[in-house]
Amino acid sequence: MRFVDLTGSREAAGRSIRLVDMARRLPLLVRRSLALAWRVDRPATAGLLACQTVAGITQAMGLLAISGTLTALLASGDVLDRLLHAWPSVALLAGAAAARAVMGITVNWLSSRLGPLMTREAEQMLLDGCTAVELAAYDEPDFNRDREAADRGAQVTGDLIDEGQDLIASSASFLAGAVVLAGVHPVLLPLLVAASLPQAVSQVSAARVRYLANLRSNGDNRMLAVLRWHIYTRDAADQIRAGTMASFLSGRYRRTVARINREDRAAADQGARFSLLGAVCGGLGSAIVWAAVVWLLATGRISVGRAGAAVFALQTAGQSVRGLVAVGSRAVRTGLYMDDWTNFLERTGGFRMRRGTHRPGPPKTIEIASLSHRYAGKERDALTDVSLTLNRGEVTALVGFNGSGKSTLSKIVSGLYLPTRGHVLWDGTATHDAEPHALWKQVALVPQDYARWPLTVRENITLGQPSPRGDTAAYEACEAAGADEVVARLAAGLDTLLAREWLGGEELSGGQWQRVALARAFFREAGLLVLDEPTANLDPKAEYRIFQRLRDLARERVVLLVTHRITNLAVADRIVVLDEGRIVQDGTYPELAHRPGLFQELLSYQVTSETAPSDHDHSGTVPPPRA
Ligand SMILES: Nc1ncnc2c1ncn2[C@@H]1O[C@H](COP(=O)(O)OP(=O)(O)OP(=O)(O)O)[C@@H](O)[C@H]1O
Repeated sequence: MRFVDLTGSREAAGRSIRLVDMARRLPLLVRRSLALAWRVDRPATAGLLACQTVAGITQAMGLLAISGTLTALLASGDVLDRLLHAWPSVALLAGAAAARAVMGITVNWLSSRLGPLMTREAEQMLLDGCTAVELAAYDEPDFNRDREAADRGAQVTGDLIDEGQDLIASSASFLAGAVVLAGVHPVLLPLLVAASLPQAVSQVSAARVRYLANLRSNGDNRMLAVLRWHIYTRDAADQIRAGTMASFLSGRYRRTVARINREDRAAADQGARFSLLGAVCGGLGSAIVWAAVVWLLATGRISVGRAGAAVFALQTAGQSVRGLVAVGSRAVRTGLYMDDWTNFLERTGGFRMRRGTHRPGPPKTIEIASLSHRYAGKERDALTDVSLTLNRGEVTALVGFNGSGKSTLSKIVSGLYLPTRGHVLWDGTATHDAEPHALWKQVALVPQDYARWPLTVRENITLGQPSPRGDTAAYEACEAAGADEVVARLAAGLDTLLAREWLGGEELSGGQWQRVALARAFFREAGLLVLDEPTANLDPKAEYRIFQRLRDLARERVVLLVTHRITNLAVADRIVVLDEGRIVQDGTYPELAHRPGLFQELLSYQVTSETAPSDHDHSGTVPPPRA
């Protein structure tokens, strides 16, 4: 099992990294990192830029001062004269060195302040992007893969500020070296650049190989994250033990790690080969440059003093070219990760909720008109040509076998999914024309897998949206859901933290959690109440209490109940039977119970299982096989 990039578009982008791309992309990257830095901390960014400019200038001045000092000292004539000529340059050199040191410290301080802020901001933007997409996005493999890559992009965003600073510093010292070299003799600078080219190419190639290797391991890294989550969190800890799954899971983890290691090793080997080749060519290039200096000196084209300055400038410029290329290739690689992040933020546009502006109130009727729905990548419809009207004051129950489409229909009615065909009309307005958040204000949903938020009981009930009536409303909801008994037993009442992992946190039983989830729905002043298997974990007394309460709640609401328990259906005004995504029956309990069809079949299974004789009694009725 592996997650794969089906489109291969990022692989193609990675393969296209060349030296020219790097040169083209670097200014863009610096601009991009500065823009993000500006967004998170303007004074620090402005300070950083100012310091960097001053540092660049002082670096150039320092180099020029060294060149001046060497020229003066190595010139012919009286030693005292030479020293007198050299001292202004020495003073400039000392001043520039001091200024550079101060600037360097300031730049480090500001970058280390900005880097983490940028990473946090990038993460925040990613989170905001994720909450603004259609729920359907999560069914798209591309979306999930890109989100993962974007997360990595967000993590490295902060690195770009350091890399940007290194780039600016290397460029400044290269410029200073270039000015000195060009002053000594015009042939030296082009020679130096040509000699540095092989190393530049090899560094960029190595960076490309590393990025591609990482890209290929992207799916495996996702798998590791999923496995890690299951292995070390509490959720499945009991099942891992009881199911003796530990060695199976760690075996899978090990195999996945081995695949990543193979990719990494291959990339490291290939990168080393590139670097070796680059170093050999670079060494030859340097020998040619040094030979040129000797030749210029030997043929009297430059003086000893100028040759000394050239030696120093060559050292500096050579180092900065190598630095430029090294940090440049790192920045380009970081930039590619950042591209994943920006592309994802833009790509959420593909899934970003673009619905209407109508703000619905509590619905009187919800009409489902010729609705069909197919999940992304599926070959069959989950729902086909479903038409149904739900009314305020009525409890409508959806029943059917597993996979018949009940939960899908309840999510479409709640506006969580938009149907692929047909409409869901809330008092005449289609869900895709409604402002989604305004619509969801009118939805109270208890899904099959309700969230167990690691928050206080109060926050678990109010979902961070307290009522103007304060805790009274929360206590009323608890009473309606039977959660009052749960809260009464907790040491800190509504303030109790429902997360055992944290100090002072409490753990609830499955049924107690379900009561809290129900209280959550009852607390919400919403016009549509959707309950998907709401009492699966409840004891009979708690279940009875919920269904008693449901009738009162339904007076003011549209209620949609998904259940497998036929006994719960007594509360429903109307029962809709789904089979393989289609409505096959619709009516009241007595009507359906006396009509041959799927409902009778479901009823017979339930009645049989509820009245089934013990294992020792073989006279029991065997449920009728499904036609
Ligand atoms: N997010 C999804 N992506 C793809 N297919 C899905 C998704 N959710 C459900 N399905 C498919 O849609 C069909 C209907 O599923 P649904 O959950 O609506 O059934 P259900 O009647 O609620 O089942 P159950 O009684 O088991 O809860 C199933 O075939 C299921 O595999």
